[in-house]
Amino acid sequence: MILLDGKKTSLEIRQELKEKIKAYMAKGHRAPGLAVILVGDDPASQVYVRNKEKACADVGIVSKSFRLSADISQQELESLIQKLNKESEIDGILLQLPLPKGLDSQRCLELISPDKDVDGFHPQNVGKLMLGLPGFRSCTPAGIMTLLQRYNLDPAGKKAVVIGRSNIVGKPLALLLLQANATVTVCHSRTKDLTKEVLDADFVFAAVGRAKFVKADMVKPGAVIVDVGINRTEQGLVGDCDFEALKEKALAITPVPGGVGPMTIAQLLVNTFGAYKQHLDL
Ligand SMILES: Nc1nc(=O)c2c([nH]1)NC[C@@H]1CN(c3ccc(C(=O)N[C@@H](CCC(=O)O)C(=O)O)cc3)C=[N+]21
Repeated sequence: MILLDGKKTSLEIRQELKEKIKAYMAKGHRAPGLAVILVGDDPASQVYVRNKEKACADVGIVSKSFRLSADISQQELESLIQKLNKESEIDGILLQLPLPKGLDSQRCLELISPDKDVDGFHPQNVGKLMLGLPGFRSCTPAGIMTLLQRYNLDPAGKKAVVIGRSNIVGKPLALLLLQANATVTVCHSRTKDLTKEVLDADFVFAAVGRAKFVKADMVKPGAVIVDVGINRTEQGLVGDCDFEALKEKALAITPVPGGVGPMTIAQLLVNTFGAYKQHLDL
């Protein structure tokens, strides 16, 4: 079994990025800048935001964090986004999701200038993904594709099953897999015979949000398994796949933690550097 080590791969990507940013700075350019907006005090979101800040500092991206109280008004949040859209040293804006109740996240995401939308959530970037045009790709799906590439696991011509159809993971991942020439099936809560679909797959992507949902008897021996789940249970952090049982059967599998999560953060840095290069060229 090949362990798809997202931690190690993300550190390699970060190292490469660090060198590239250093080279830009040596030419006298400013540092790349990322604004991170966190509303409320969800503990998981706080961990993610702290990890993102650390990762930025490590590669030489200046991160500016805005921690806002959960009772902030829609208007105040929108004003902050509009202000950040205009700031020339801010290349990327990340609005940590989910937002507390009462705030309209879709409206906020649509307000972020598409050239600063390093999360790839703006309808313009989603549309570009759909059309196969260059644009920001959402971080988790893009990070997964990079991880597969680095292990020379090419889904072209293979059957890929994505379990989950969210706008931030399932749907964009299905599009990236299609672009990579996989034969893609998207499964969800209304899928009639999930086991039948998954048993057929050469590549399985689990983004369901339920601990150990994918069991060993659901997958074909020799399948590649990518676990996008992060479930906090009494046994600690657990993915959507039953790793212990699946590792015997899989050709390759991602661990949780240390798999897709760190790749998501690495992709955010890559996207921010991409925004930075575009902004310098303008
Ligand atoms: N606007 C926005 N963009 C996001 O990219 C975004 C978001 N909102 N909201 C929440 C999800 C989740 N997400 C993760 C990032 C890193 C890890 C990560 O580093 N995980 C570590 C473990 C960290 C831990 O201990 O919890 C690992 O898997 O090894 C996990 C999850 C980004 N998200």
